[in-house]
Amino acid sequence: MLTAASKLEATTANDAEQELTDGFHLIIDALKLNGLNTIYGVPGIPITDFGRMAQAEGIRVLSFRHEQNAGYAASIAGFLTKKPGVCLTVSAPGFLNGLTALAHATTNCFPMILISGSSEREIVDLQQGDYEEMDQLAVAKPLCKAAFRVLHAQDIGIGVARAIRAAVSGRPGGVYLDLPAKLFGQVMNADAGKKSLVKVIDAAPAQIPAPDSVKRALDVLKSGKKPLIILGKGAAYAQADDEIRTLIEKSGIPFLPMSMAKGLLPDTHPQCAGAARSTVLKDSDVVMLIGARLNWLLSHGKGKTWGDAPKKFIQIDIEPKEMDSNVEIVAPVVGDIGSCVSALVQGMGSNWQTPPADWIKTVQTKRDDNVAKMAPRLMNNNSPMDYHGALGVLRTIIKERPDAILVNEGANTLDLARGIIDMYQPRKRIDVGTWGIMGIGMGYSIAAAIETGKPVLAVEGDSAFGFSGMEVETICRYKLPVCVVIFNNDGIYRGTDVNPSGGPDVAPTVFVKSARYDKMMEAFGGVGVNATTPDELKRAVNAAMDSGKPTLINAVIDPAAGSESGRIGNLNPQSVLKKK
Ligand SMILES: CC(C)(COP(=O)(O)OP(=O)(O)OC[C@H]1O[C@@H](n2cnc3c(N)ncnc32)[C@H](O)[C@@H]1OP(=O)(O)O)[C@@H](O)C(=O)NCCC(=O)NCCSC=O
Repeated sequence: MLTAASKLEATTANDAEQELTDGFHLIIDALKLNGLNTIYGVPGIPITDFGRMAQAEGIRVLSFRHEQNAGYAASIAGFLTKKPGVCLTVSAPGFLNGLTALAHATTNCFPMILISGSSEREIVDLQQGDYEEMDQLAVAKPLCKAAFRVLHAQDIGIGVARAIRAAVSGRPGGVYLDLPAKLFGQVMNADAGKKSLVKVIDAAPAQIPAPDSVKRALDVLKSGKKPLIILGKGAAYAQADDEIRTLIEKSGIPFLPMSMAKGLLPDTHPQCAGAARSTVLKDSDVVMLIGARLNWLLSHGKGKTWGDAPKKFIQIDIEPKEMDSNVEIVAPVVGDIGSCVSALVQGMGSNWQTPPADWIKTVQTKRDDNVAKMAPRLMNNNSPMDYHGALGVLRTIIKERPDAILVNEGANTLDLARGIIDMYQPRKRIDVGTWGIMGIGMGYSIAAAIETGKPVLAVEGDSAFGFSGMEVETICRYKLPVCVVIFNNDGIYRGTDVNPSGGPDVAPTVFVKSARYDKMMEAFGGVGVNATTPDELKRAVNAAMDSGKPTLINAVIDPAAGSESGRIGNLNPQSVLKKK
């Protein structure tokens, strides 16, 4: 009979004979096997060692100062690459910090996987007060596209595969992967471990549209006397740039790019109707949406913005449930955008009739008028600067460096930069997206630099920057070619509001006067510049883009410049105050 001691010896001798692996390495191997070679995260219990081991095994592990920024980085990495961006966080509070970004990824249809360490199931389920105890899977579920928990090392391969497929197939989105602390240390035979890994084949299969739906769409498009094509960020995500360009040019139809679709075709393209937005929305009779949703950004497809003339909508989307979400879609085309657009181009044949000349003329005239009206305002050299003077400079810089990535957030800084700065290449403008979220700035900048290797220009309102400002240390630590320009007008919307009560506190929209954000960058070894005129701004941005050194430019904007973010209508509380 074996004693307990001899049993242990036998086990140990047996283990010594076979090669072992553990949860840590199986997760790393599963990610690498599927080409996920970058992790954005914040170290801590229980994932610190995992981060170290992942780095040792050749994964690029980028540590942030706050999980939300790491999450935004992962989300935009997903948008830029069509592979899930991976964010790694600790349990409960770290997980919750990352969750905003996961929900943001889901809302914006970006593929992302949030991997969080979690505490022991047995203790969590009995609510016995474990370290950072939380039922994270339950919390994540309503905020993402799919959520999985892996309890056993032999299931890691399947767990990671399911997460990848869920993130990128169909309409992409955020996926939560819960990894309890105990899993990391689970040991298993290395051979069996290797065999348990799954390389995901064809993670986002093409979804070919039904031929009938393509024909129906073309018939409706043909019937339009004033047709319009709207490109959304889904079209940019699809990386079907050549097909989309062919469709637009062959059709001769004016196109309106939504914010992150700018540059799919250059904003200076003769068919671009970006500068005639109101006219084309109001007066068009047939509208084809490509990877764009009829949400608040398009006034839900109805009301004053869309005028009185009856409209017919054609919609191309990978998600069938998107159809008729706000108004009737007379020609739904369901499939992936690349396949749908190719099918449409094919169906157009060789003798497609371009739209009536008077419609083209109307759009062009409105566009040229708006551009001409704007032009002189962009040339001023005022000090302190106004938005137009400062943005005029940045517009020229992007024209000269069209492959730079533009990150943009703020209120006025966002609304005005979107219109003023023309984009020339696809996926070069990344911004606040569907939620109009503030705080994406530094996370997006870091991921854009890492994923594309291109220089990044982040144009930030002073308020928006505050949400992720500490990440300038991350930018310096990794020596990233990021130039941050802060439009500093001392407050939210502007810096001149007063406390209506006469009390000692400043108004809720007002920040410290004449703050020097540039000093923050200097604190970490980057370049800081205080720019008070458009000429100074131009010199500083060009120097940053030439050198590739982390740079922060405090662009001093007149505190009285800027207006309430009227573009989001009655959501603005001050407009209510004024009405009283
Ligand atoms: C809902 C919107 C898509 C629509 O805004 P609009 O003001 O209706 O349209 P915009 O495209 O911004 O264009 C405004 C006007 O400028 C014109 N326009 C556009 N581009 C140009 C250029 N290059 N030159 C001249 N004029 C231009 C355009 O035709 C419109 O004029 P007309 O055609 O003459 O009308 C946008 O506001 C948006 O994306 N908002 C999101 C804001 C957000 O997320 N905020 C975060 C919250 S801020 C935190 O507080």
